[in-house]
Amino acid sequence: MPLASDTAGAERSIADEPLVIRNLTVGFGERAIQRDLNFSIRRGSIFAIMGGSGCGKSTVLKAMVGLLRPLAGQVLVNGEDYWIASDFRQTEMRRGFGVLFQSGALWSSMTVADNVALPLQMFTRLTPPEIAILVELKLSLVGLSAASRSMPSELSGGMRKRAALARALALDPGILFFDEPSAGLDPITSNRLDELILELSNGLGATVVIVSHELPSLLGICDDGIFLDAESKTAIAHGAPRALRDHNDHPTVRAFMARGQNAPRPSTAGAP
Ligand SMILES: Nc1ncnc2c1ncn2[C@@H]1O[C@H](COP(=O)(O)OP(=O)(O)OP(=O)(O)O)[C@@H](O)[C@H]1O
Repeated sequence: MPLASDTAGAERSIADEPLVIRNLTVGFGERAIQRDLNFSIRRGSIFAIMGGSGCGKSTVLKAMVGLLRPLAGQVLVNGEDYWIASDFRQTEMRRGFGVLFQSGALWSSMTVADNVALPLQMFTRLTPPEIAILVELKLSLVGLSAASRSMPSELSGGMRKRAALARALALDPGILFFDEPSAGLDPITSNRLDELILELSNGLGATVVIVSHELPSLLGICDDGIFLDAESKTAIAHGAPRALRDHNDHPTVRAFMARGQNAPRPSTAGAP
């Protein structure tokens, strides 16, 4: 098996690391936002992209999912360099991604079920009855079977996120990307969404990449990660959020991890 990276001397294969980021610099025009990023994402892990507001987390995520061409460096998807691949190969690689952005935008004029069916209609040759079965399956995975005929405007914020998640899961992606999944949700609904992400990771074996500054989420579900710094415009720490909280001495990391340290994690009782 070819090597995807050589981290701390350990030989890891492409099968172990579906995403490898090498010397990645992202930005807009001449302006670099983050430079020289190097990290690998282990299969099945829940990987956090951390850092203060405006440090470039979403920009890095966009380069990883194929929405923003990097200024330099590589995004290796199962060993293949995404940004030099043909349009056909890029489309194929993106089919392996499930992406849930902050807005979780659903088509407002379509029912929840039709929103989830859309990627299946666009990217597969499945028949309508087959698609209906899969849509039901995806909605039941996120606990939304009862809302399949609802319009997005009839759903709560948490339900809309779950519907968008069902749509992101439609094509059975191997890698799920979340940009601030908890944005706009109350702490209990946010906690429920975290549990759902954990269940998906454990149950489906999906690799998950999360951009977030919600400490309870980061500490509760992520087992690896990277910490980006706005000032030095690069990564200043690597590791699980809990390990960074307990063992990292960089003042910026410490300040980030110390926020709300005494705040209890809410219970999920009464979750929607
Ligand atoms: N389309 C764009 N054109 C130019 N600059 C942009 C664009 N999008 C973002 N930026 C700038 O890039 C920087 C990083 O933004 P980004 O949204 O990636 O940060 P972030 O860490 O995700 O922030 P937050 O946590 O507040 O969402 C910011 O200075 C932002 O103004």
